[in-house]
Amino acid sequence: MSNSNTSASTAINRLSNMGLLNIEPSNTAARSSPFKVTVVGSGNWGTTTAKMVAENTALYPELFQRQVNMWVYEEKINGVNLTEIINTQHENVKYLPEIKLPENLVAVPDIADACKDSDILIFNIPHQFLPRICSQLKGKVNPKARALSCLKGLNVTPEGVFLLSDYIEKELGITCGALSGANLAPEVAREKYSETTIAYKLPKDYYEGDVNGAIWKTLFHRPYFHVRVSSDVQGVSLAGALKNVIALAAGFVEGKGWGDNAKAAIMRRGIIEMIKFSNMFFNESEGTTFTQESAGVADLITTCAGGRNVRVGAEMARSGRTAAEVEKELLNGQSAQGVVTTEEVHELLTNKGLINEFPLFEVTYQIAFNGYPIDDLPKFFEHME
Ligand SMILES: NC(=O)C1=CN([C@@H]2O[C@H](COP(=O)(O)OP(=O)(O)OC[C@H]3O[C@@H](n4cnc5c(N)ncnc54)[C@H](O)[C@@H]3O)[C@@H](O)[C@H]2O)C=CC1
Ligand SMILES: O=C(CO)COP(=O)(O)O
Repeated sequence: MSNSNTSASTAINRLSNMGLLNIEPSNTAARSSPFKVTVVGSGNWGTTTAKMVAENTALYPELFQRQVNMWVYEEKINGVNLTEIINTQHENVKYLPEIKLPENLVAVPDIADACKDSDILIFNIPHQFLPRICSQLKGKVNPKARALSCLKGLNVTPEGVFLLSDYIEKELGITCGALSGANLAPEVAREKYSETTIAYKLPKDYYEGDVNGAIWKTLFHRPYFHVRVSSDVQGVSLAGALKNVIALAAGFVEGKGWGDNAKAAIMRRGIIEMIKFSNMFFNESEGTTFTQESAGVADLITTCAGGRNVRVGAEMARSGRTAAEVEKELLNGQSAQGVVTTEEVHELLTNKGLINEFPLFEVTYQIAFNGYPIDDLPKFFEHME
């Protein structure tokens, strides 16, 4: 066993002894070289996760290469490339302003260069861009790389509904888990305490020294960002995607000034529909993920309180403007994923003839896309029951 292998084991054991791992330490002894890590995406959450990961790669040189690449969809800010600004000022002035980024986090504009030879790929972009990104990466990633999707969204096709992590697996031929939790990026970036859930299943070709739950936890866990590891990739992914639809609806009632009882009613109905949807379409998802994990009810609560989706919904209700108009005005290039997911869920439920089974998902779609009056929302529920 080499020295670096010994220290890799030691690092994991140290975390475990400190109570920072809620899973068995294992599997670092056989690794011959540290993992190279790339984050694909540099938005509000993409940059925040890259910051945390870079903080940890600097802490655990036995396990991870110090430099973390962050792929940036290049754009000009006052005539200067965003990548250049990030690499010189160590700040993502557009998507995560006023947050100092670690110097070992390097912005890379070419996606294939950013991912070349990486052992660990962390996907973190608005989900509508995933097909294009995967097509750019096809055949260009390390076939032994392991991936994690931090995206919150679904892949709906005429054939049905699929997880984004499954899409990444299928398109790139690499195993992919999911990270999701009550994680408003502006709070996490300011190192305010929160929890998250990482779901990962060991692949069939798992080998000694491979990425596992302990490695994911070591890569993400910070004193202010506590990771719980799970194997429920379906539940974690679905909870993250569907709560964005509920948050949009919560925004509608907030914008109408109906108060906290109305918002609580939306959230109660919301979690029921989220679980029902998951049971109907993904039979391996676990109910406890929705009730006990950060990815479940905790994320629903935080997003309905202070996320972008609730803000967009509220402003739509106040101004009568469309989601696209409000998003453009409020979010400065960021994405309210609930708008896209609402439409995708409606498309799926229409195809399957199941609209009546999900009154909250459906009324959210009708308000957002068809001008259904928010004032009639209670009536809609009575009519659908
Ligand atoms: N922001 C947050 O608080 C959280 C977000 N998430 C999820 O993380 C995922 C990523 O969200 P954010 O990082 O916040 O992104 P964001 O909402 O800040 O989106 C902006 C990003 O999209 C990129 N972009 C714009 N046009 C593009 C194109 N044509 N192709 C590729 N990229 C393009 C921009 O360069 C920028 O990096 C989403 O699924 C979101 O739901 C999850 C937890 C927290
Ligand atoms: O997913 C999130 C918090 O966990 C962020 O929600 P918003 O996209 O609504 O800001």
